[in-house]
Amino acid sequence: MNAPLKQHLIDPEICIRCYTCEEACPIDAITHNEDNVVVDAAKCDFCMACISPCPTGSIDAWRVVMQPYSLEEQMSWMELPEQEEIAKPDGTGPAEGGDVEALEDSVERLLAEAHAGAGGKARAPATASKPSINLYNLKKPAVGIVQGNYRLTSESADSDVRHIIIDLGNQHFPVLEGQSVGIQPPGTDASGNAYLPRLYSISSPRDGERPNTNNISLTVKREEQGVCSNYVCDLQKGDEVRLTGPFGATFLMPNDPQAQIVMICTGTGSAPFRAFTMRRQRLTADGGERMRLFFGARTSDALPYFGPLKKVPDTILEKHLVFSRAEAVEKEYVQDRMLKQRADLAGLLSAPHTHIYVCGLKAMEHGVEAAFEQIAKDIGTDWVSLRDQMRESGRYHVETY
Ligand SMILES: Cc1cc2nc3c(=O)[nH]c(=O)nc-3n(C[C@H](O)[C@H](O)[C@H](O)COP(=O)(O)OP(=O)(O)OC[C@H]3O[C@@H](n4cnc5c(N)ncnc54)[C@H](O)[C@@H]3O)c2cc1C
Repeated sequence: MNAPLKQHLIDPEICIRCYTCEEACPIDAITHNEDNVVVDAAKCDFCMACISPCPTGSIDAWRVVMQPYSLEEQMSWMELPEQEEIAKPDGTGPAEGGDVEALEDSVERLLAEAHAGAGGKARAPATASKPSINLYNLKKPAVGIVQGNYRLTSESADSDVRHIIIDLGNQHFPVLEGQSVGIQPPGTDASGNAYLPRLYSISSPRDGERPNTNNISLTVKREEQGVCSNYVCDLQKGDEVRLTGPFGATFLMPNDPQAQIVMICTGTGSAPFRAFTMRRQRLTADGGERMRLFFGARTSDALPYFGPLKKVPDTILEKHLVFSRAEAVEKEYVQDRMLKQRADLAGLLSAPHTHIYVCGLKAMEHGVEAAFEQIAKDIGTDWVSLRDQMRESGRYHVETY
């Protein structure tokens, strides 16, 4: 047989066929036969879960030689789809019926409401990069082309959450992790007015789904009878979509690899945290300080990015995935797990480089606050004054909707 080396995950020159990797392959892509074929390239989904147990370094060797993307990029929260060359949009003509002031007012109001849970005026981390905002508006939106639309929750889950990749062609659309875009659904409301855009967090890092691609991804949940979410979730590959923004100047990452980042989310609140994690992974070889993620869903089927997320190494991301309606595991909400981790979180609350981010449904705020109140007591502090102090120094952020 002897297929070209390029199609093999493992360098057969180095591999001593100890078969450790066979046990570790989560999708049974690694098989052996008398011709010493160690990987079925057609089946291998490049999750690279086989890397850590390889005792001979042969997979590493392959990666250096053949693999254009680093381990960290492969380990992102979504297997990165093929990036195809697609037709570039031919300009950004004005949208019909746009009202720039109404847009600005509505975005400011939405962001202020979303950030209200932090208890006061939101501030960016002191070391955050300077964001670009309001580059595109209703009169002059950016025009993106949908590159892919993938369901993230299982078919049997109640919720339909999607990963949507939007190519920005040659348009200048600089974004930072934690920012949002506006999407204006086509059509008009009952009074005949154009719809105002809804905000969606960007779930890709600043340099794109793959490094140096001019695209963004979104993580969107279909709302029953929701105008915009249904429009976005139904977008097909090749469709045009009008974007406003980018928006948001405070829910941003610190530019500090030593910063301790704690991320607490439910559902699509995971979107900015996917971007944060990928940014950290790409920025430094070792990913900087380990980040912590508390992520709640009803079941694992309904938790966006569940499979890929589990593959992110623990050295980069400490994961607390909790389920409130699962049958086989203890029923937990994020605040329950936070309390189980109270010694660790108490230490982090006392540390000057700790940044806390809460994102998702408004309903999660109460439980998270209550957990922090208890944890703050452990270090002899009043939560509200500590929270206000952290928020003032750009280290406590809430974005809930
Ligand atoms: C800063 C920020 C970031 C956000 N990021 C994300 C994100 O990353 N992902 C994400 O999915 N969402 C995100 N959102 C929420 C998003 O902006 C929209 O609010 C959401 O998609 C719902 O919009 P819609 O147009 O589909 O619903 P709308 O049409 O505005 O309806 C709102 C609600 O009313 C209900 N409704 C509407 N019409 C009817 C009717 N006739 N009868 C009964 N019920 C009805 C809908 O079910 C829906 O729940 C974010 C919001 C903010 C403020």
